[in-house]
Amino acid sequence: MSDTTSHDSIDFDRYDRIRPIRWTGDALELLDQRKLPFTVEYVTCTDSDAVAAAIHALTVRGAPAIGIAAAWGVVLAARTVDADDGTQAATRLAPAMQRLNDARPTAVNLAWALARMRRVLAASGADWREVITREADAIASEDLAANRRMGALGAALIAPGSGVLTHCNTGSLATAGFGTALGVIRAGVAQGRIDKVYAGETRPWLQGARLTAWELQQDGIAPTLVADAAAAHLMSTGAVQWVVVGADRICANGDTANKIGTYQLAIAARHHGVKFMVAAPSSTVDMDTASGDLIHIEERDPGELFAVGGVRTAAAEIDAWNPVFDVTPHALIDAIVTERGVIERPDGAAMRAAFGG
Ligand SMILES: CSC[C@H]1O[C@H](OP(=O)(O)O)[C@H](O)[C@@H]1O
Repeated sequence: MSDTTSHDSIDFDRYDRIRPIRWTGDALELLDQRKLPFTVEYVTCTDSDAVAAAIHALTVRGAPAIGIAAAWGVVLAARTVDADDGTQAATRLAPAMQRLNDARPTAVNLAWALARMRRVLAASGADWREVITREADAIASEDLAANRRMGALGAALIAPGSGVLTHCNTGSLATAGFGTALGVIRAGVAQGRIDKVYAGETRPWLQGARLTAWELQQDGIAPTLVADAAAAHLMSTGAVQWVVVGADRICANGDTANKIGTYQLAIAARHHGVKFMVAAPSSTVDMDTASGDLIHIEERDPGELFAVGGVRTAAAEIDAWNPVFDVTPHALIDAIVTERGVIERPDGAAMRAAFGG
């Protein structure tokens, strides 16, 4: 795993104004991503079940972001239990933590964050409330640092003058800030490596058209929006040198779950000689899941396919199938970038060398 990075010429503060998750000390404020880009509005959660509902409803979304939100959900749940130490608290918090865990199945970051909160609870005494509050804050601050490092590592792979296509939203809205794949793109633009950014609309929830387009506009990086169906044709024109995407779960052999439509981008990219990069923090790596066929792919309400913005766009009285993730086999991935470094041509051996197991 290589680790050549250059943080120079990246003005992180310029690119880092959006915060989808705000802890007030008493409540968790979540930027309501169902309403972006036309309405910027925060939802206030004062208990853990409200956080679980917000994760399920995609009020807050994005693998790292839902882990961070769930960690603060545990802090809110702690308000409802009395316990002499962390072990007793963990037992009494278990039902609320299970409901947080069950909010969405595919992104490993949710379970990872809750497991981290359980670990510190088990090791804490009478100060367990302060301990879990510090841990939730650490999960968020470590994610921001990881994204900034990943941005530099990933951008270093991209030759100056490149065009890049991204999918879904993997920016500040999906993380503690700066983003994963969008962090690579922000860094690549800042360093003059990326001349053109294309964003796939990402049906049916339109994370690309609604969130990535809006988010990059805040940075003065206006992407060119493309229909999901136009991606392969775009690659055939030679306008794109890299496809850069995020991840929801990276398996022990490098197989990667990400937003539905990622797999076909990888197939088209390989056919057209376009490089394919996955950028994700190590909290997205799941060495306990051997391969992509074992990942639970979330299926959401088919109604998400029938309408856009509340306006029906599909014929009446038809069925729909709405899986919202798919799995890209590691053989189609040219590089996996985490904050620990770059894994080129990922496979089981490379993943074990980087992450153990
Ligand atoms: C850095 S976010 C990773 C991942 O999460 C998104 O899914 P969703 O919008 O359903 O939460 C998408 O798959 C991103 O690539």
